Amino acid sequence: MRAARRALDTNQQRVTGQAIVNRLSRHPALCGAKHIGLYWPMDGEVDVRGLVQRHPHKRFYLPVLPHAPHPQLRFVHWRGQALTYRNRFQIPEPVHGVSHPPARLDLVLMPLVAFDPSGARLGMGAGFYDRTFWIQRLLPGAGPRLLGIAHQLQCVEFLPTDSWDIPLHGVVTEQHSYHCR
Ligand SMILES: Nc1nc2c(c(=O)[nH]1)N(C=O)[C@@H](CNc1ccc(C(=O)N[C@@H](CCC(=O)O)C(=O)O)cc1)CN2
Ligand SMILES: Nc1ncnc2c1ncn2[C@@H]1O[C@H](COP(=O)(O)OP(=O)(O)OP(=O)(O)O)[C@@H](O)[C@H]1O
Repeated sequence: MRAARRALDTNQQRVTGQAIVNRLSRHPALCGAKHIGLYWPMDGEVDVRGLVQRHPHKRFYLPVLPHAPHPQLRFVHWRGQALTYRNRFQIPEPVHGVSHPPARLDLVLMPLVAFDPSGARLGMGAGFYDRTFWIQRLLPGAGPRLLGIAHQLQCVEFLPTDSWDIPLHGVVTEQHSYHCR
């Protein structure tokens, strides 16, 4: 899946990113949200950073990697500006900026490697998002709505899950909006 999404050319990437930004802009989960977790795309992930210019009255946050002993991602306010600092995976992070408690975000747009229509998510394998939103396993209604963002080619029929995997509420691709729970 990672090779397949990396193989998409710049134009396909741009068209998909714009289609998903348009789809999201009409999505009830985004319309009702003020504080939104975003991500800086890498490795062929869909680029939905255009949302920041499109929705100037909403607040967007980027994930910042935790340092031991903290297990959770931090979400730091980002206004769409260029960033110079890169983390150990070479992903840009806003170093100055206010963080927002993850549980109090309204919506988190989550990168993923593969998903299935029931809302199972395969990530990069570090468990960052699962550890950050683990409370949803105990209290399924708690915390932000979690929406996966993906190319349609990342959809598989069935993904096996582990006990710690947090299911997605939905997934948005350039072709569909999946409602999962
Ligand atoms: N854009 C984006 N940001 C994100 C994530 C993500 O999946 N996408 N994450 C989601 O959790 C967190 C970062 N997690 C990551 C986990 C592994 C690798 C990675 O590149 N792993 C390499 C091995 C690198 C190494 O060991 O040094 C690999 O698998 O090839 C990158 C990000 C937070 N930010
Ligand atoms: N709530 C948790 N508490 C402690 N460890 C956890 C928790 N959730 C996940 N982990 C650990 O994280 C590891 C990676 O999880 P997994 O393979 O599901 O990551 P992923 O969802 O693909 O990655 P990511 O969210 O970083 O993209 C697991 O081996 C598990 O031990």
